Amino acid sequence: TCAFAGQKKVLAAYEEAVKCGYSGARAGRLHTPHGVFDTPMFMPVGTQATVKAVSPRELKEMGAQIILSNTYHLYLRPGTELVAEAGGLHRFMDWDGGILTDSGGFQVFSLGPLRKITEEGAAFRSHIDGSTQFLSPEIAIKAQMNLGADIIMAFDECIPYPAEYQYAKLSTERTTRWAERSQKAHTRSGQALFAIVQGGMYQDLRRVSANDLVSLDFPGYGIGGLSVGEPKPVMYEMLEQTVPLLPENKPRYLMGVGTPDCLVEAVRYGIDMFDCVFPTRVARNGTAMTKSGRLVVKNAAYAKDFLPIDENCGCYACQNFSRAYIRHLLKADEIFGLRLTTIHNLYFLLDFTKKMRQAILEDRFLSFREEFLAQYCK
Ligand SMILES: O=c1nc[nH]c2cc3[nH]c(NCCN4CCCCC4)nc3cc12
Ligand SMILES: [Zn+2]
Repeated sequence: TCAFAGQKKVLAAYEEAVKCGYSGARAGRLHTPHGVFDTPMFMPVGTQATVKAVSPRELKEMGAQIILSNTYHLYLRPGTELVAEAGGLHRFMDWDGGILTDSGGFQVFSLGPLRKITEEGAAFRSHIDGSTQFLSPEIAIKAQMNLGADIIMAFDECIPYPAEYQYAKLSTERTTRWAERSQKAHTRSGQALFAIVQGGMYQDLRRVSANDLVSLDFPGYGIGGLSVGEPKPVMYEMLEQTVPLLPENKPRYLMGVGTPDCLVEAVRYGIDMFDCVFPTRVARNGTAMTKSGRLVVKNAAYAKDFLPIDENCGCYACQNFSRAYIRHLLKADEIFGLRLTTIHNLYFLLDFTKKMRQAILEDRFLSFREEFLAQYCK
């Protein structure tokens, strides 16, 4: 099962902080069949059963606990039955930590040329071979049971941004019906099914979605329909409306987020889990993440810079290589260059969530957040 032994440190100034919209960061422990994991946590994204450019051994070494994979991609290629025959996703990709699979809702709407959505599900064309495909709650849950992740997601519709109120309302109500169908189709014990809160950017729809899904009693809750192009203050406002309605003793997972400034704000509202392709994606075009912002190590400025990306970073790249060397590799299109920037960016985010956890446990999260935002956004 996926018990969440939450442990909320009551901050000394907690009551005061709540008045100014501070809803309570918390340091928790997430229990899964593949181990007990610390939150807040960042989950590296391994869309096609690999976190691009790094090995499972390197992921373990840098402190990754749970990684993400996508049902949409693995369903289209190589097929989720094939992964089941291989012994499941953990065996297939040789990862013995936690795995969470997204249900495919978001990918259908953001990847495949969408044909149409009905009460039954979503018909679409595969972005791989153009074939006509169909996903429904039942199909998505069966696919995720085949993959065998520790945490799976209900099949939902990620409402595009912006969206008319009426569309957001009808879609959110359908996502709640799909969550119920996902629950009925989920028959694999030991595997946790999380629901996904929708509601577009409408406060009342967010509250209705959260309350309806909480009544259906899931072991954890994703917050979806965000990080879809809306301004950050709007995202934070939706968090403020949604998170307090979710049970304190269950994990909250903000899907598709994100950059360090978003992570520290979301933790402030009580989010526990994050995933984002950002660190691995920008790494592949030579951008490194640091506590002062982004460093485009490919720039000519670093041609003779023999310091590491970040001299206070404990990652394999920063412990052994200079900016000049990594820039040389990237300019020469050497695969090792992408590997080093990816290793650094993943380590940076994993370490950042570890630092937030420590700050929460030591009752100094608010000052940690202030100091970080002052430096990061400068
Ligand atoms: O509503 C969702 N349901 C299921 N999965 C999701 C995944 C999501 N991922 C995002 N945002 C990802 C944004 N990301 C930022 C870095 C560049 C590529 C896009 N929103 C999401 C909402 C959902
Ligand atoms: Zn580093």
